[in-house]
Amino acid sequence: MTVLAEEPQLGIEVQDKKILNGNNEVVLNAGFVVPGINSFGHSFRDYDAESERKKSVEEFYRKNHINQTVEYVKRMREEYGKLNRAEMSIWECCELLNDTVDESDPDLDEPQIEHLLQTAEAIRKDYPNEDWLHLTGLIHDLGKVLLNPRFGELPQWAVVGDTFPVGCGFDESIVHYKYIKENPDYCNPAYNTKYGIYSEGCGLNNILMSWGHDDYMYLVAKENKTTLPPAALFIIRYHSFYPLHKSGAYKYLMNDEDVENFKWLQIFNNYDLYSKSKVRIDVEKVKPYYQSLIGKYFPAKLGW
Ligand SMILES: O[C@H]1[C@H](O)[C@@H](O)[C@H](O)[C@@H](O)[C@H]1O
Ligand SMILES: [Fe+2]
Ligand SMILES: [Fe+2]
Repeated sequence: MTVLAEEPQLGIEVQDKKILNGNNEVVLNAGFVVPGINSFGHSFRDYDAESERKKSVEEFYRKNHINQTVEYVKRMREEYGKLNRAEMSIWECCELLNDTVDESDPDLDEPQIEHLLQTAEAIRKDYPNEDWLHLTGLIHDLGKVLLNPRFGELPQWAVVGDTFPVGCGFDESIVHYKYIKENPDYCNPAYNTKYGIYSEGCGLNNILMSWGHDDYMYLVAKENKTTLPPAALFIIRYHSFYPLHKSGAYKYLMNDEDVENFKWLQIFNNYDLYSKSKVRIDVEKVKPYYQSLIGKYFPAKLGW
């Protein structure tokens, strides 16, 4: 039997309002049942579990951590912020991700379009009235299109995986932290103190994050003048920032607006992570609904 907690509530405490059902699974406020294991039989985000993906995921993070420097992030934001590589609709981009597989992910080896729909549909079930959140689920990983040959075929380490701030000290909660020590910024006194080039409460908007699909998709959505609410843009931009939303690191960089948006990010993350499974969604069946949301919140064609 599933026992539900009372009213869905927004707030940092949302994550804590969990309850066990008869199968010893965790049920979140909104009714979402958190599976105990991923489709490989391990707990989610277990980077040390012996599995076929363990070695390649670790190698992915080694490359990621060595290369994500302040200088690199500035260059990529500048270059990719031009959005002059393609003109296409949101749905066309979803289809481009059809055969993209994310090498950083220990929980999923399905094509990305499956993950987008699984996330969106799981949210839709529990938050039927928040259509903006459904669409956020659908588009949050579209930045992975950077892996596509049309976008210069960036290496996986420059596109996927968790993100973290650059320009200030690296937090030990970063996955495979040991490789961060090989990052040139690690020894740079301008960047390796608690605040580095930032200040307390300066707001995440003023922080440079390691470059990848989050920041890129944020730039795409913002520059193409989406009418999605600020919380949606915040989710897209920081959904891979696990050191913050899982470990509570770097909170001192947040301002009041970030704290508000963070509540939605925490809700979102449960669906992003725990909806990963082998259950396929019938794309053609749900397509008309998502097309209508895309039409509501985005122009027909976007610059990418
Ligand atoms: O491996 C995953 C994947 O790349 C996700 O898209 C990203 O958002 C996560 O943070 C990361 O750990
Ligand atoms: Fe992602
Ligand atoms: Fe995702």
